[in-house]
Amino acid sequence: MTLLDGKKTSETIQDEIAAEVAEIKAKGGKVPHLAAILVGNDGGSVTYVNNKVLACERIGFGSSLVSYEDDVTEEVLLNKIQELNENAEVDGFIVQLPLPKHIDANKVLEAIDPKKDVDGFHPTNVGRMVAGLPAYLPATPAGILQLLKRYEIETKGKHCVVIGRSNIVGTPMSILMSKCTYPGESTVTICHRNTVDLAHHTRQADILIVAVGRPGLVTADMVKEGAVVIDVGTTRVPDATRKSGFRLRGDVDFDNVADKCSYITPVPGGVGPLTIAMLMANTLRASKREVYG
Ligand SMILES: Nc1nc2c(c(=O)[nH]1)N[C@@H](CN(C=O)c1ccc(C(=O)N[C@@H](CCC(=O)O)C(=O)O)cc1)CN2
Ligand SMILES: [Mg+2]
Repeated sequence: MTLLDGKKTSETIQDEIAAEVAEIKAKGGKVPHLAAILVGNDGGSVTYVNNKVLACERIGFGSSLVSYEDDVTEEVLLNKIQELNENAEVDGFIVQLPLPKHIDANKVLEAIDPKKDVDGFHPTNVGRMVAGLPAYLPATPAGILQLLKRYEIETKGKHCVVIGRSNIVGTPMSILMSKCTYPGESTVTICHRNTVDLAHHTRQADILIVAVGRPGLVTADMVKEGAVVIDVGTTRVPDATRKSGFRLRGDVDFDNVADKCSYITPVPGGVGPLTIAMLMANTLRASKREVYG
């Protein structure tokens, strides 16, 4: 069994980006700038946004963080998005999800200029991804593709089972794995809350990607011998022995599943860190106008 080291891969990718930024700076080019909008103080969201800002600092990007209380109005958010759309200094920006219930997340995401949509959540980028046109790919699926590629995992003709159909991970992942480019060329099955006999499907997976946020959902009896298992879940569960009061648990029962796998991602240190690296990669592409010219 080989552990897919997302932390190390993320650092490698960020080092590659940092080297390119240093070159851009040496040539007097524009320094890439990422802005992030955070609403409320959900522990996970605050951590992720802070990590995004820290990553910018580490690799030499400019960054700005716009924070709002969780009772901010949709109108205020939409006005800020308009401002960021028009701000030439900002190459790309994101709105951290989830948003509070009183805000229409789809309306907010649709207000972002697709050219600056470095999360790849705008319908224009989703559509372009589906059509195989240049697009910003959502960071988590893009990170999983990088893991498969950098560990040279064969995907052609394999059966890839994706559990979860979120717009952030499951749906784009399933599309990307079926594309006729590497990593891809897989036969894809999508499972979700209404799937009958989940284990019947997962046992047929050569590549199993789990993104539902249900700790320990995938147990050893559900996994085929030699499978590649990618665990996207990072649920905070109470743990009194930790200073933070919680620990992270993946969707896969790692301790029992790992022995059966050819490759598996740990939680933490698997897919999560790649999400940050690929957001940085998208921001660099935005500053170079690589997607839309
Ligand atoms: N606007 C967005 N919102 C959300 C996204 C996104 O890509 N764009 N994805 C997730 C959250 N997320 C980034 O935003 C994210 C999740 C997990 C990690 C990560 O590094 N996890 C670490 C553990 C970190 C910790 O201590 O909590 C790991 O798995 O090792 C980074 C980013 C939902 N919202
Ligand atoms: Mg889902």
